[in-house]
Amino acid sequence: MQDILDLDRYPLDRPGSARWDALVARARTDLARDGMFNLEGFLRSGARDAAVAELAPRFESDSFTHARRHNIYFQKSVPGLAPDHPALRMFETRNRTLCGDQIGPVVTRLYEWPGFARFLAAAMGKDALYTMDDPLARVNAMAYGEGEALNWHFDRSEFTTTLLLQASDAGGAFEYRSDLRSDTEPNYDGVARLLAGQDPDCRSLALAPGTLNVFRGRNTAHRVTPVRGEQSRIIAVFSLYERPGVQFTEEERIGFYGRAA
Ligand SMILES: O=C(O)CCC(=O)C(=O)O
Ligand SMILES: [Fe+2]
Repeated sequence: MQDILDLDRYPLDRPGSARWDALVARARTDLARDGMFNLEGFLRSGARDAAVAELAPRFESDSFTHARRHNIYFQKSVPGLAPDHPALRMFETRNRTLCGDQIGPVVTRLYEWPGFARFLAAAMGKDALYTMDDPLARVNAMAYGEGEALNWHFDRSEFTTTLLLQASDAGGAFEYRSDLRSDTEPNYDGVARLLAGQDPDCRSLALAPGTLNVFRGRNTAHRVTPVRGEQSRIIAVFSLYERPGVQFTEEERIGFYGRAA
């Protein structure tokens, strides 16, 4: 993996070594403080260029355009919440997705490398993490062109792992508010405050290409602001679970990707 990852800086290939332990400890400290950690320069620049070259033409010809109006929950209604509650404010999202069966060898090699899952599990305080068996959902790439965005949402999974492959010229910022809710407290008024642009704890992150970003997406509200300019923002999104063999249902695949197989 040395050819694609900077393992001198981030020794994911040496689990149990003092430097590996120190990296895990740093990730955990950052997660506890910010709800996220970043490894800048994780993917080498040559591998980044190769990954973009693999993906860019397929975004033009084969990608699924995800375009919809939605609320932060991606749900039509929320039990116990009035339809006009400001936490249910509607937003527009539009971007393009490539699925696991359309993604080239650079990104796929990283996803399937056991050292990656092992490090993420240790950082997240899990015994182990496993890649998905779902050929579409396991790893995705998303492109955001001029005017495209991913609006406010919470993720379904506890945490989300992304790798920025290409930054946009302008816009395309990752904005987030960690710990906005918990698994037991939905904090609808806090959600409404954030959506009204009145949450002082909302942060903006300008990711550099090659950065691995891991955040607690289930309870961190987040969005990608509209991209401006010629160059698309391209990001890979990896899905790992605490049990092996996870797959989406056919209905979920159609909802997310417009196809079941
Ligand atoms: O593009 C990003 O940085 C975030 C992606 C994201 O939030 C998601 O895939 O759920
Ligand atoms: Fe997300």
